[in-house]
Amino acid sequence: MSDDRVSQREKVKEGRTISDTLQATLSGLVVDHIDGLDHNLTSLVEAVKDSKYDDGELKFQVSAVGSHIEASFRSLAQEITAAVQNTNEEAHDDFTKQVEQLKRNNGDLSLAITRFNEMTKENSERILKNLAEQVPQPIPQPAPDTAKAVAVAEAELKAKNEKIEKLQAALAIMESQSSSGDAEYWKKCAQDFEESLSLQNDICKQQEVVLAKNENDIQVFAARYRKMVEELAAAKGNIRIICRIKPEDVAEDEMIKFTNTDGEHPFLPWSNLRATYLNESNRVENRDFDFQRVFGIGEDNEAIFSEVKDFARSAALGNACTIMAYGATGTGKSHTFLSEDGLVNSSIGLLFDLADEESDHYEYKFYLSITEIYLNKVFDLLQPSIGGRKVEVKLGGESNMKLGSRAETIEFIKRAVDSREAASTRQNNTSSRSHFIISVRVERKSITDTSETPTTGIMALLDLSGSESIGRNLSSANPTIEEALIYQQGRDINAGLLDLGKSIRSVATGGKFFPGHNLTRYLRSSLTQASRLLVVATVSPLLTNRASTMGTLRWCQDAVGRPATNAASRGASPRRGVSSSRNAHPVRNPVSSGTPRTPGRDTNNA
Ligand SMILES: Nc1ncnc2c1ncn2[C@@H]1O[C@H](COP(=O)(O)OP(=O)(O)OP(=O)(O)O)[C@@H](O)[C@H]1O
Repeated sequence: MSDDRVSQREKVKEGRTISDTLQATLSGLVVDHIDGLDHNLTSLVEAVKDSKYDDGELKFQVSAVGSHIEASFRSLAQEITAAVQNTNEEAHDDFTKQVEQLKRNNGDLSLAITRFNEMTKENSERILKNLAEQVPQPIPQPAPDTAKAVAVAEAELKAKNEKIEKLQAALAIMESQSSSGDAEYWKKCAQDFEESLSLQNDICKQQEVVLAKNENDIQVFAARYRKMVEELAAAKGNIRIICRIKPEDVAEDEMIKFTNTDGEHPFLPWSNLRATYLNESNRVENRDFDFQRVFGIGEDNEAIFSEVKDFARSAALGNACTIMAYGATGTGKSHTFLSEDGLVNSSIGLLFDLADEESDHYEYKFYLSITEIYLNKVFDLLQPSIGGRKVEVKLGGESNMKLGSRAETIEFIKRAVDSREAASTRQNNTSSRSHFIISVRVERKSITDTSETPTTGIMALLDLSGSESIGRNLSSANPTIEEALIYQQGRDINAGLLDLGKSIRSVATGGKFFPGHNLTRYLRSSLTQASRLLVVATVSPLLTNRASTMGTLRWCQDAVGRPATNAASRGASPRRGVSSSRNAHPVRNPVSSGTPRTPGRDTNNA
């Protein structure tokens, strides 16, 4: 092969190599170039978006950039084409120079675009500034509501003016009237009004005088009332005795017949009492008694309390008052005294009522003591029992409990009664054999008139035990312990009651007291000639109880110095259940609650 051919081949070979290298270089250049252009374009578009250019100027700038890019591409394409066609070294060098030039152009383009961006930014700021300078300053405008407000104010002013005008017109009318008859009329009205005012003032003053007088009258009436209570009590006597006959539902011939002393059916209220009965020898006996009042069937505790009321009042006014129930076991002492509506509750209620009624003028204080006298020993029932045993005290050593209310007082009494009953059970029914005493001390002080002397009254309520036949209790020479106890109790009771009966009778006539037994010693201070005593004799109409009934009635009559009289001679005994032709006035027994018997079955009152 010739040298030319070899060099030719070498050149072709080299040309190929150059071509390959060039191609790779070119494609890299193109890609870079395009990327750079693309980037520049994007920046341009962003800059345009944000700019505040005038449309025309913007279009011009964009199209300049676009033209530049287009030209750049075009020249690139030409150079590439030439580079590809030219395989020799010179071409290659030339091409490389072209590429280098292209790179510089590209750099220039970037600079141009950057500069463009800066320029556009500056422009936009400048334009904005110019614009801002050109914007005219706002001219102060009146507030939109001002006109309206002015209109409203004007309307109000107008209305006020109109009102003033009307008032002025009215004033003018009034002024014109004041000189006419109307003014006289109004003047008269004012005078009338003043007159009626002064009249009313006068009336008020008069009423004040009347009121003061009424208050004075009230005081006078209260004093008079107290005096009347005293007089009533005095009229009835300081010592009074009433009798309560227990209703029994048995045949009349099994009963003592109670009538008035004429032997007639008594009309309520009745006082003279005739007891007609068959004695143990089966003979008719009549006994006449003189009571203040006799209570038979149909007469309840309330009726009895009506007889006792003035005692409680009298105690509230500073007197010593004693109310005692005397009677055999089962005749109704507890029923009369300690029932819900009994004398104790009612009397205490009356005291508290009085304190309430007089609370504007008086201060009341109440003190309670509850005592039991059994076998001449004194027990304080307000003290709780110790070891099941009631507390024994010396006479005068009993508790004196200040009372707060009626309910509290009644509760204390209930507890004391229960303790009494408990002892009765243990001691073989000794309840009717002990004396049970409830005593209320009443202190009364005026809170309106300090010159009035305070008073202290006592209201003592006694449930006495009934006397028993001692001989009947002790049946043999060798009595059992129980019999001996009953005997001892009987003796003690009789001794106490004997002293008490004698003391009452003696004191009533100004005589001495018989303070042998604790019962009478206890009562010594409250049983004076000036003090009040009411004895309630409770009796059973059962014929089988005639001994105790007659004993009770006799004791009561003796105590007040009016012994029972044998009203009629003892007559022949009619056979029980057999009618008597001598039965002149057949009467029904007033204390029997049973069916009326035939006249012929009535006991003959000989
Ligand atoms: N006037 C009366 N009306 C209705 N029932 C009565 C009357 N009197 C007593 N009683 C009744 O007779 C019974 C015995 O009466 P009460 O307990 O009051 O007698 P007492 O005299 O207190 O007896 P003791 O001395 O044993 O305590 C009771 O059931 C009571 O309710």
